[in-house]
Amino acid sequence: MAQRFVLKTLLDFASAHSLRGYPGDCAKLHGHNWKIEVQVRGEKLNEIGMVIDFKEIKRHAKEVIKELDHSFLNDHEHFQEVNPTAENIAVYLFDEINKRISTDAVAMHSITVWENDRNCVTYSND
Ligand SMILES: Nc1nc2c(c(=O)[nH]1)N=C([C@H](O)[C@H](O)COP(=O)(O)OP(=O)(O)OP(=O)(O)O)CN2
Ligand SMILES: [Zn+2]
Repeated sequence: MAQRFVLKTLLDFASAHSLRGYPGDCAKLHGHNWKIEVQVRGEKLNEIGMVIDFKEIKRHAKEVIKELDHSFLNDHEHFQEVNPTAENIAVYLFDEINKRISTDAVAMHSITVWENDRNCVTYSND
């Protein structure tokens, strides 16, 4: 059986959003301290025994997250049409980090977006 490694690193950012069409308070402007779990997979280890350096995963993820940090998500180009729900934020982060990180040896596995301590969504596209 082939080996498979799944690496996970945690990041966070703060931003505001309002959910278009939401039948309740979440349609109003409000903010979250989002917690993000980035999971990357690979099947081979490099010469020093890593799939990929956690620092490298973080570097790519931070590049994507810095555009969202301390912003109003509804103003972001991607969220003009797409509602900035936790689900859609997860898809956006997955795709953008995957563009930067994927190689023959490494690919995104999943993204988990925590809105608060109680609610999270995990996205993968297997
Ligand atoms: N499936 C989703 N459901 C909800 C989303 C979402 O992105 N995907 N988002 C929201 C709002 O953004 C809202 O901010 C949620 O926060 P909160 O009201 O604090 O949520 P809780 O359910 O934990 O709080 P209660 O006090 O239990 O209402 C809503 N839903
Ligand atoms: Zn919210």
